[in-house]
Amino acid sequence: MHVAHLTLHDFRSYADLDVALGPGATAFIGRNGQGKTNLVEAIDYLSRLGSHRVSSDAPLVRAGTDQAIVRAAVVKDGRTATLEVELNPGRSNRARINRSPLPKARELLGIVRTVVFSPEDLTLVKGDPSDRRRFLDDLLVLRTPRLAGVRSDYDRVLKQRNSLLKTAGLARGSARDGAISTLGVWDAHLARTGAELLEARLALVDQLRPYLGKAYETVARGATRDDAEMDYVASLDLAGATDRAALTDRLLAEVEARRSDELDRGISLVGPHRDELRLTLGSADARLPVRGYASHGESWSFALALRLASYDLLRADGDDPILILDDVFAELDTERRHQLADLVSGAEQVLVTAAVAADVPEALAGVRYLVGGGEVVRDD
Ligand SMILES: Nc1ncnc2c1ncn2[C@@H]1O[C@H](COP(=O)(O)OP(=O)(O)OP(=O)(O)O)[C@@H](O)[C@H]1O
Repeated sequence: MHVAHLTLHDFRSYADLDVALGPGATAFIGRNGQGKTNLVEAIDYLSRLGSHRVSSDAPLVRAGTDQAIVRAAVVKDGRTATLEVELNPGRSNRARINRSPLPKARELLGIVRTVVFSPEDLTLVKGDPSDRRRFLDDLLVLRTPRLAGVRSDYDRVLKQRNSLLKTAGLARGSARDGAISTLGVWDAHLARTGAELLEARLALVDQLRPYLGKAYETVARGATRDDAEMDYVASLDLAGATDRAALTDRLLAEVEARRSDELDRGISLVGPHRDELRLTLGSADARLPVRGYASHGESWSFALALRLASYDLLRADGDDPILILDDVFAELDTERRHQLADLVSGAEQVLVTAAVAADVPEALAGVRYLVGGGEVVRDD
């Protein structure tokens, strides 16, 4: 798949922008703060209806305006569709395909698939467990857009349940009994939506694992494919359960077992919101967590390997995702720059941003645009 044309209106620093793009490699070159990332962020937005840099839409709308528009002509299997999303912070976003409005913007998910490599990726390995959970869930939604609904249902249930736990924990007598009996309904919702998310995450980690080993071997000097490992560590003993029905039962049983703890603390202690994707490095007899132990270079290699593994998995699904390499080459030494460039140069579309042209490896020297002063000009 590739984006053939991108139009922005009041998105980030761009009042109006029109850029023609093509398959192969395209590099956006410009000094810091000129709007290179803003441009690729807009394409990524079409893929996930979110940004890899911020968690809300407000910063994506040009300061002083209240609506942004991202429109792209997307070519997939030789057919072109025009996708458009209208960002309305504080109100519902709207989406259109070939000018026809979609009932919900969320229905746009899954059409454009991107994999973004960026300096922020270091948080995948060094950040909190929530960063790794988000990594898994974003990939899940790219592959199975329906799971966006499951994830937001789960978040909603969690919020309601937490507020009920707080109320029940503070109440006494019949008020407490009443709150606890209502809790039963939310336990069931939590177990049902939680199990669906958990089932999908467990399957994803199993599918991703072989790609991770291979990717780490490629990006880390002297590594073998057994060095990098990932394991899903649930907040409860799953007792070998992997399917939804068994996971629902496990979640319900654990929620009951921890009832008094939850009431004391006023929060939900069991469920996929407490799980961790454990990343480790080393040989079978000496395995260490990446977080807190790995060197800077190893951490970077691991983060790159996670992205490459996602790319390979999406590719194995049968559709070549758009690759976005945002400011990553400046972080890598020459050998790894070339390695990464060689690995991705066969992708249908690779979009690269860099402050200086010399940072872009030869293998990705395709079309070049200069970004500066609010303009994006082709450099022929
Ligand atoms: N909502 C917004 N409204 C107006 N300007 C914005 C908005 N969001 C970001 N900007 C501006 O966009 C610029 C940042 O652009 P961007 O992040 O694309 O830079 P870049 O070219 O990728 O730079 P670097 O090489 O440093 O990563 C900043 O000058 C910032 O002030």
